[in-house]
Amino acid sequence: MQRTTAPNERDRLRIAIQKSGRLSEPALALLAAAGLSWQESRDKQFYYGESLPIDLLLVRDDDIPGLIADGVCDLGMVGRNVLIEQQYERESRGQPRPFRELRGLGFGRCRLMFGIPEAWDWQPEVQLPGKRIATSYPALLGRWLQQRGIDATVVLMSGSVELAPRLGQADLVCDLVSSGGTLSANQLKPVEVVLDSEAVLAGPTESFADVRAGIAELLLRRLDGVMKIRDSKLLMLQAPRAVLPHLMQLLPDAEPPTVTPLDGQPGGDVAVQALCHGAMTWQRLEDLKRAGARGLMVLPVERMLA
Ligand SMILES: Nc1ncnc2c1ncn2[C@@H]1O[C@H](COP(=O)(O)OP(=O)(O)OP(=O)(O)O)[C@@H](O)[C@H]1O
Ligand SMILES: O=P(O)(O)OC[C@H]1O[C@H](OP(=O)(O)OP(=O)(O)O)[C@H](O)[C@@H]1O
Ligand SMILES: [Mg+2]
Repeated sequence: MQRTTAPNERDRLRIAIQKSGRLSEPALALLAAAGLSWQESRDKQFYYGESLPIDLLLVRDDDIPGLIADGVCDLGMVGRNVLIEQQYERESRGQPRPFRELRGLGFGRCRLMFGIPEAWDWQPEVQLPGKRIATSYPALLGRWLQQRGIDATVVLMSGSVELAPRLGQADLVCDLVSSGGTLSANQLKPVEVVLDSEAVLAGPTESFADVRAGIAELLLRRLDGVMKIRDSKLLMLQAPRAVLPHLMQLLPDAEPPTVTPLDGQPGGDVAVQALCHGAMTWQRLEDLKRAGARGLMVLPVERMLA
């Protein structure tokens, strides 16, 4: 028998992701690593979840916070820059905050920064009053200016912001920066960070009151596991128990290790197993060997469930 649901209830979870852009491929890869699989619709706008009751809606990234606010989607993967911009914009219109960041996802890293002509010094309180600043993030920039009591003109542009000073439309910019290549190609230099951004998992401020609560919890647990093992390796070695404290000093990014006495060696040799989160280079292994470790092995971690 088919289950009947109230308009705002669903028995499947719906996640909005960017249809085409910088966040599309890494978002799909992360969800696939968490064990999701889909059947794609012909127009590639809706992916029906096969392995779990989780469907994907593929949209423009700017629409994702609004889709969550309207309850059309339950979760979304979007840049923090877009999420906070829309939150500030809603707040300035006196609307309550209908979405929140649940997790940083570790991809799409960039920074919203001021870019100024290469010849300028950076003295914002002195320089910015009366200047024209080109940006696609008027609410984020507006709040930054307001907090410092600076009165400047915000010139709204939806793309190619870095061109504005060359075209005479603005004196400086406030735009996303990653490598800094776009700024320097336009004779601008990055000077101050307004927001550190990455892709985030966003969800509603209120928790789900139906079956979606359990599905979302399972997904979050899996995503946490996937993100935790991204740069993780399992390090195995043997060593005299007495050198263990020194070995652990050489492994500041390791979780507390499992230490097991070696069979037939009551004198104190142990086997050590530790989850490490940094790069496990040859240099680090050689340092550990010099400190008394032997039989060193670095193993990839495939899955993790806390
Ligand atoms: N240079 C960059 N390096 C890394 N991440 C970036 C960079 N520029 C933008 N991003 C992040 O990627 C997100 C998506 O960028 P993209 O350029 O694909 O968006 P868009 O052009 O607005 O796409 P859409 O067509 O969906 O509206 C940005 O909101 C930001 O969080
Ligand atoms: O510091 P960089 O590594 O040069 O990256 C920064 C550029 O990347 C983004 O633009 P994108 O390439 O997405 O084009 P857009 O102007 O159409 O948004 C951003 O808006 C900057 O222009
Ligand atoms: Mg967009």
